[in-house]
Amino acid sequence: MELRAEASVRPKIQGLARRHTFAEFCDSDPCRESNGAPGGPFLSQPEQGRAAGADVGTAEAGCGGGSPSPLQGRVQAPPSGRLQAALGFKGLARCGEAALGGERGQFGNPQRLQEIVWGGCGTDAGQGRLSASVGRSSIFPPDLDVPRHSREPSLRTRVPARGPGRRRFPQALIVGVKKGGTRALLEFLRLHPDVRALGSEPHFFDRCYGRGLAWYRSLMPRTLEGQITMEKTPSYFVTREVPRRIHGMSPDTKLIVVVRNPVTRAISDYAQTLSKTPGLPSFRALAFRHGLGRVDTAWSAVRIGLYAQHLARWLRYFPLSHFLFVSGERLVSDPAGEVGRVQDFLGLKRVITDKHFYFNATKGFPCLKKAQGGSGPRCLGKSKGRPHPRVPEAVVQRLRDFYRPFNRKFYQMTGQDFGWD
Ligand SMILES: Nc1ncnc2c1ncn2[C@@H]1O[C@H](COP(=O)(O)OS(=O)(=O)O)[C@@H](OP(=O)(O)O)[C@H]1O
Repeated sequence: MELRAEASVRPKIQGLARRHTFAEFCDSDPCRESNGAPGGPFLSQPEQGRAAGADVGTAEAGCGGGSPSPLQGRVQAPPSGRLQAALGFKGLARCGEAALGGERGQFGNPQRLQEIVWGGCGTDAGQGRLSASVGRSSIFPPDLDVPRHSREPSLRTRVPARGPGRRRFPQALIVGVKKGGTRALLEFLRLHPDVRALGSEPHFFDRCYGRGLAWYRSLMPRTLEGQITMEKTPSYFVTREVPRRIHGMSPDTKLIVVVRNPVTRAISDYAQTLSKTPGLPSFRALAFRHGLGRVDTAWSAVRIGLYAQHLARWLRYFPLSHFLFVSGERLVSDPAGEVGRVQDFLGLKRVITDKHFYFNATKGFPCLKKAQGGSGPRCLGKSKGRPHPRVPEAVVQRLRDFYRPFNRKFYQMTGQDFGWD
């Protein structure tokens, strides 16, 4: 039996009655999934057919996904080749390809690619460089809106000067949570003519902060006056330094958090790692210390679900009014409704409506009738909506009990009941 803790969600779009159990729709090039290539990570139906059965890896496991590996805190020895893959090294290589394909204007040069993917962002060595250079980068340039070439010759060659509009800092960020449905939300929002979003996850505020704000802005798509710049990096929500850093960029930043039943989220997180590491210990072995003893909150797949704790850190920097909490479950059962709330929150006209979605019975998820830049119907790739491994009911129940007080606290803090208990 496939475990889906959110199975009770009542479908609102027609035909949304069952979840898929296999990934028939594949993204043979996982990089397309996070790169903002034409059509973003969505695959047209013919493409899905062609790609069926291909490698499961995703760019988001390396430069995407981004949250600490589900093994963090449990694996002391240097990772084996296979484990390295699970930890995202392969993903980083793929991410490189993604960047090449998706942001050719900026990343068409392999050297540049190397810098972005490996150069201090997301690697241990990089973390060292990062902390060493934080002092430098934390000096916010006096006016980042003056033409960058007057200040930063090194960036001049990277960013073509042509094209309408300007590159701006994001006014809104999807900061989490990993496996919450962040990719779906971003791709849905990209349908809006007043939203321009970076396709890949830049991981600036967690891994790449040492590169400086000007570098970050140089990654952004150009926008015209009135358009909103966005990016999504799900690991932001759980990374200690991120709220302060985002506040440093702009205290007005709007923050979107897609949350999902933490039990299902943890299993989804585990499923992602398992897809790349077949020999992984069982979910149960990783989630509990001894048998069904203490829940292991050092395991990131468990820790990420302590939403109340993470939110408490953010609230030291941002008032609650700056947040929108999107239900990952409703994003599946009623995508137009949830995206409607997001459009309101962003001050946008409700352009994305029911008319944009259809339920794809094979995928088991809502898909777009026509994705941004594409011509036909598109679903997310096969790493979105994976079958989950079988997890014993006792394990699920034990985790539900564990999360209950944290969930209640989270409902209290946000004023929203997500119905997970
Ligand atoms: N429309 C649509 N299509 C496919 N998948 C959808 C969709 N809407 C939400 N979801 C759910 O998104 C889950 C993946 O979440 P994220 O995109 O946040 O993952 S990641 O952190 O970026 O890796 C993914 O989790 P799994 O089902 O566990 O794979 C999906 O349940």
